[in-house]
Amino acid sequence: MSERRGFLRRGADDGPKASVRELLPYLFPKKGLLAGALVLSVFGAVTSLVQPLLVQQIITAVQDSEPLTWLPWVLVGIVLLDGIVGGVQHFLLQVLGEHVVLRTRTQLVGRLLHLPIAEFDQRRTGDLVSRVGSDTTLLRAVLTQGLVESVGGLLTFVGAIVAMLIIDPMLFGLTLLVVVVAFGAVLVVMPMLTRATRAAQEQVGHLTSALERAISAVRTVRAANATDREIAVVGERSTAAFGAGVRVARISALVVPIAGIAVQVAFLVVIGVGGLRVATGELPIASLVGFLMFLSYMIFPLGQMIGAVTAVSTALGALGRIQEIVRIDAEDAGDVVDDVRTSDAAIAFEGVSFRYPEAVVRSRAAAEGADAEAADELASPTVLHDVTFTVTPGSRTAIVGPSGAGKSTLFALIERFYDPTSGTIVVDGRDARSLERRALRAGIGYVEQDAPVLAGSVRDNLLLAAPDASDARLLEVLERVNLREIVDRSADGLDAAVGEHGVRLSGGERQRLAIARALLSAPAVLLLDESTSSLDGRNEAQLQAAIDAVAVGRTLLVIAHRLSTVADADQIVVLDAGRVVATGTHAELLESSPLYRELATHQLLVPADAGTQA
Ligand SMILES: Nc1ncnc2c1ncn2[C@@H]1O[C@H](COP(=O)(O)OP(=O)(O)OP(=O)(O)O)[C@@H](O)[C@H]1O
Repeated sequence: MSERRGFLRRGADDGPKASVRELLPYLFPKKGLLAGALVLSVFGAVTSLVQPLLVQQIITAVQDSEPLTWLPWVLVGIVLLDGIVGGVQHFLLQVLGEHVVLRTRTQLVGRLLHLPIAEFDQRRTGDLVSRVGSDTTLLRAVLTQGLVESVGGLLTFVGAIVAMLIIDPMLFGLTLLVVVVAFGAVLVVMPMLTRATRAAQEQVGHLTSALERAISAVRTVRAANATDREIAVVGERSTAAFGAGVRVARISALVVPIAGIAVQVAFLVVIGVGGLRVATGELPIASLVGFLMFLSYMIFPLGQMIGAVTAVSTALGALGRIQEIVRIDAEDAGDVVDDVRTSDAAIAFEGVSFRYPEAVVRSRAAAEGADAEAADELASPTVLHDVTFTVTPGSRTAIVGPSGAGKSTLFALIERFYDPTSGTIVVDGRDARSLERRALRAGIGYVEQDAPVLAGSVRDNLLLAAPDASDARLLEVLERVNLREIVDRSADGLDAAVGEHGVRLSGGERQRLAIARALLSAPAVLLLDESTSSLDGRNEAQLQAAIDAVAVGRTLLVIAHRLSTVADADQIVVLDAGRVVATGTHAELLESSPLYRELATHQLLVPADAGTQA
């Protein structure tokens, strides 16, 4: 928890950081593949180092007019073998890289979907998506861009150095000087690259968030004639991402000339000084050729190592963003403290007060434009005050109240998306906090007001809560909520697509499909957040029939917006500004509660004339 707060408090430049030690466990998902790639890398190093030795022998043999025999053929064979080994190694590394991405994505998604609901309240979907989609791919580059080759490369590097030292220590000393200066300069640039990459990935996150916002609300955006403005917003994010990408390019571009100049200078020095020594007879020509070959074998792995360091720096930026999510504690499973029924209530609120977690409120305020300091100062208001009511098993309870009264928050607490700040929620006679969250949720069906339908087919939506249900059972529940027509009207039947958030269905159909889903899992308690969208008479009757079907033999809690729902309720709880101000039946409350009377009149909970009479 403290770690998480640390992340939330970070300043603009103080982004999530990862260390190389944290990176290593991510790189070794398949030890066999890695070992294979390493062996091939070492093998490649040996075949490389043998080549200059053979060339030297061939030159010496030609100089001495000796027969070449099998030497050239061995050289050709080794060059071919080198190529084949390189190809296989490349393949293994690519596959290994894909494994790294797969495992990181699996781990990240596994944690992401288990995060406490409060975390989703304060994060942007697009940014989370980009961490899974884009940041993970940067880890792959560590393996595919040189790290493993560097191991064999190191061998070649050391072998080449030893050979060069033996051939001509003075020439080697000069070469080393050039290389050390260049490599040192590259190392200085690396931390800058890590920072720039992290900033670039954050910009990609902002871009994805902006795009996700525009796409998910495309109808509203289109209807408000705001398409061009949204394009401009996404365009701004794209430009920012471009700018951040260019900064990365600028820094990594420093590496290329430094390395390039170093190579050229090293070769020029060796050719110049070495040529002089050949001319004066101090160095045989075969040794100079051998030295030059070894120099290239020393420089090539150096390039690989610089590539590896660059890739690691880039990956550390991305890993910081991945770990920011992985380090957040997942929603705990909930402790099974006792299994003792303490009452007969199906659901009971006993003196429940609740404030949303402060960080959530702060980030909402920040998203709405308040500056960070002002947002910080905002204390989280108490949303529910000492709420007490009891729902007996098998009864129907309607919850009514003005907008913002805290009705949906009650449901969120029953589902344990959040826990009360004080007081107790009783589910099936037990303190909800003593129940395992999975078990608690298995006993409760929840039909949300908004987006109760997921993208996919009718079947996907129904199977969400009951994955083993047969087609016959699916059709039966659809029949019970009067939804057979949505499968009958499509040639795809149960596989008919419902569109993103169920856009191919009407508002009433969406709610009924969600009710059908709840019916399938046969929960003892059903929480139904009624759609506020006005329904025509036929749809209203169909929804009521669906609610009646679902109410049989179970406890029903409905956030009610309709006369039929409140009139049939055994109990109505009237909520105002987070407090229960009245409970009773429709008839009782029309008599006793002025707020209920007002709501009944304005929210069409009663026919207009009855409201006027009341
Ligand atoms: N995730 C959240 N984080 C912080 N505050 C929230 C969150 N959800 C709701 N609130 C606040 O809690 C209060 C009650 O909201 P809630 O959604 O429970 O009201 P409601 O009675 O269901 O309203 P409506 O009928 O308009 O849906 C509101 O002031 C709202 O701003």
